[in-house]
Amino acid sequence: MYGVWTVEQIRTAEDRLLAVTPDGALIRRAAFGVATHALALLRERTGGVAGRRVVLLVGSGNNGGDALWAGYYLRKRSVAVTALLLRADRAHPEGLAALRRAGGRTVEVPAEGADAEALVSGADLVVDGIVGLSAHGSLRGAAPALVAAVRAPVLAVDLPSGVDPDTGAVEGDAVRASVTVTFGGRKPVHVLGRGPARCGEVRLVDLGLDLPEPELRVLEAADVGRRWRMPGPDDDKYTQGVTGIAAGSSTYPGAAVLACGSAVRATSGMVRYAGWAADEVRSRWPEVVATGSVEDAGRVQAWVVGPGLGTGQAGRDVLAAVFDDGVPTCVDADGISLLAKYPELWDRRDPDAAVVLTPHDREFARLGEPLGVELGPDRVAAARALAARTNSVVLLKGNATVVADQDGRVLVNPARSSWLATAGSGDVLTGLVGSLLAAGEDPLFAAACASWVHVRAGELAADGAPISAADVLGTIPAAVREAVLAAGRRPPLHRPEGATALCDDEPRHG
Ligand SMILES: NC(=O)C1=CN([C@@H]2O[C@H](COP(=O)(O)OP(=O)(O)OC[C@H]3O[C@@H](n4cnc5c(N)ncnc54)[C@H](OP(=O)(O)O)[C@@H]3O)[C@@H](O)[C@H]2O)[C@@H](O)CC1
Ligand SMILES: [K+]
Repeated sequence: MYGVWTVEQIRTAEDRLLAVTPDGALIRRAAFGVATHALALLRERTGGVAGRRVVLLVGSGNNGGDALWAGYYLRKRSVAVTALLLRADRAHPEGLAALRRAGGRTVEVPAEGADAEALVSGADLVVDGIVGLSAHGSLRGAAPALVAAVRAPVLAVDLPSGVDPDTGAVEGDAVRASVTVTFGGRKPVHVLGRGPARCGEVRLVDLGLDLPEPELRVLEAADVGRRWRMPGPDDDKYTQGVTGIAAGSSTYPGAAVLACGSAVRATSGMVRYAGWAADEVRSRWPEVVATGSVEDAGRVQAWVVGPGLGTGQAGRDVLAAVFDDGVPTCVDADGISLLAKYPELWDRRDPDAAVVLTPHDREFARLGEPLGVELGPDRVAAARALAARTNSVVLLKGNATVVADQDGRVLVNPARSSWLATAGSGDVLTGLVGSLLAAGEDPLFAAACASWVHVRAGELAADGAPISAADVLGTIPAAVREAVLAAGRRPPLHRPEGATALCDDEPRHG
């Protein structure tokens, strides 16, 4: 798990450190980190460093200063460095002097007697020092044309210019980097919105900042693996948590089949289905105990309700019956629309039973509007507000999945690809959340671990080509195994002497 700090948190910590550090020491520490990563990239892409052409795009603040000082260190390694000064009148004076001293070339943009775009397109590596933490809005002036002329890999200093530092939003022209070198701690731009896609690989240079509790946290494989419920020698199919799925209809049986399938694949307990698609579920997943109604389903430790349910009276009655059961519940898709349409359903909820809501943007707006919660560019604030307002965990889907608890904790799962933007993908996610709730997981972590496995299973299934939601079901066990192994745990093999071994991924139902 790693932390993510807001720009304000980072600035406060930097200011405190600046006050007790010799003048210019911090910027040189940051720049030395940039130069180290630039040299590694050059070596990797061109096989060497001496004589390679690096172009620095230099803006008006300390971000440009970092780039200029990095140019100074690169000159020390005989790299041919040209700095394009986008605001020559405001370029960082000490950085500029250092680069010139070391034999670097500086060109004012618009360039006199030099074609700035040709310099950019002829570079082996471009360093983006246009703007950093003080950025607002997209690229301006000469910057968009220069960025469009880039043919080489880009190393972004702190963040790719044109991307909003606190939300990862991209509203116009912005840099697309291969590597982003950041300082002190990761910021929201590195994990939220379109940020991750623009940052490329994020590398952290330690500045020795004294940081407070992070605003956001990101789960990694080992965090998921440490928490994943694995059956012990005394477990049977009931003790591991029974997941109930109330989803699907005669019009949308597929939602039920997918949600059941993901619950079956995610845990080794038991899955019960209640609804109008019992025949379809039984024929695809014989291990699921399928009945026609929630009341007939038998005991479960958590419910999933909503996918493919419809938003009419019949769906309303299903959601009411689920809430009456008083167990942790994941409400998804039509379930969320039903809550928006029939707000009195909230009264049926047992306030002590956790609810996880998993909206996409339109469902969020539908549910949030009457509650006075708007979905603006700050998705973290929006998810937090809805979680607090509904006393629930909110998993807001998007480029980065934001999971907010009513107590203010937020976990983010940055998307690494868009393969999961496929029909039925949400039904798979909801089954995962349900199975983790049934296993007794803390609802915030149930939602976040489910999201991690969902994304990883999607990546494994896609392997560079389009996939269907059903394909993702197939790779859930591999994603779980990866997490469990990353945590240094071995899947259990409790068997008496001489008994036949189970495969690690063989279902343990029955
Ligand atoms: N603090 C520290 O200890 C350390 C800081 N470090 C480094 O400092 C960086 C922050 O530097 P910073 O605060 O000087 O501002 P920076 O981001 O360079 O912006 C400069 C000016 O650009 C302008 N501008 C705004 N939007 C724009 C846009 N879209 N396109 C073009 N221009 C735009 C805006 O001026 P305006 O146009 O509003 O007059 C703004 O004031 C940080 O990211 C890190 O790299 C490291 O060295 C470690 C130690
Ligand atoms: K930058």
